[in-house]
Amino acid sequence: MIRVAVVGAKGRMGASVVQAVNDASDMQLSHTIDHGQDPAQINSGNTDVAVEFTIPSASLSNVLTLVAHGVDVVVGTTGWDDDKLEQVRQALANAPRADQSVFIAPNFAISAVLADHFAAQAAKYFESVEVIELHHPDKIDAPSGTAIHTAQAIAASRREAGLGPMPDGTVTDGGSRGQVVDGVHVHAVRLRGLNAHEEILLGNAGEQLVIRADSFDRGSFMQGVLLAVRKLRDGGYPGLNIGLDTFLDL
Ligand SMILES: NC(=O)c1ccc[n+]([C@@H]2O[C@H](COP(=O)([O-])OP(=O)(O)OC[C@H]3O[C@@H](n4cnc5c(N)ncnc54)[C@H](O)[C@@H]3O)[C@@H](O)[C@H]2O)c1
Ligand SMILES: O=C(O)C1=N[C@H](C(=O)O)CCC1
Repeated sequence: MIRVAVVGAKGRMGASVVQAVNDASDMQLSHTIDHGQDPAQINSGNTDVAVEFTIPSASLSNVLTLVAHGVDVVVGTTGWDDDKLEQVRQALANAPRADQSVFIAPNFAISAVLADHFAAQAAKYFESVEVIELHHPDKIDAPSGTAIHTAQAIAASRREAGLGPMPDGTVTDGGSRGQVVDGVHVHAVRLRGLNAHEEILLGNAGEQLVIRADSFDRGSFMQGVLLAVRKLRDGGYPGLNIGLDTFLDL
């Protein structure tokens, strides 16, 4: 049995993970903790893998504590930047176990992972690319971690293909052109009734390609979360790995 702890267990995602772990025949819940409880109670003596879904301002500290206590960590919380990722790499370099793993995914839904992958493939064939992400209005961060990841992948693909900046004659902008991530405009919609959705619009003169991924409920993320838990428990992914595509043959 894989002993799994859930950090952020009272949240929307954490509660879904608790249920998914309880439903999995090869896993047992070791700990569930939330705000105000010490993550240091989770350690290699009682837990194999911790799953962390909290808030961007708390996630790094939780992950560093878990790594220091010898636990592999699957992270779904957003808000990671290069500086935070480097702190995780440093912690792993000094971790109690030599082969310890942290796995971070901005999105565990296969539809979103594939949309991201296809967008990066397509981006070099189009003059213009923009990203629209649409989420429930209780989400605290914008743009979404997924959209930032998608924009970065699009930008890398365009750079590799030697493409320059996209055409844009905008002279006045009161904010309606969205946030520019690595040269790619990202627009965020918050609407009651939505869950997690992303559209990538790619345009050339006279043609358009739209790639869209929809997560209608949080169950869509659970297969990816459990896959990551099993992969980390089996070993073979030491250090920091990012993105569910790590485990897929894309
Ligand atoms: N990777 C993915 O596939 C995916 C999918 C959905 C959401 N997310 C991300 O996961 C995160 C959580 O989303 P949510 O909708 O579950 O949010 P939520 O607000 O419903 O849940 C967050 C939980 O974390 C708890 N928390 C806050 N600080 C904490 C701390 N220091 N220690 C322990 N727990 C703490 C809160 O009390 C709350 O229960 C967000 O960053 C969101 O963007 C990622
Ligand atoms: O509901 C959320 O919050 C989500 N957050 C992630 C993101 O910011 O990309 C993944 C999708 C759902």
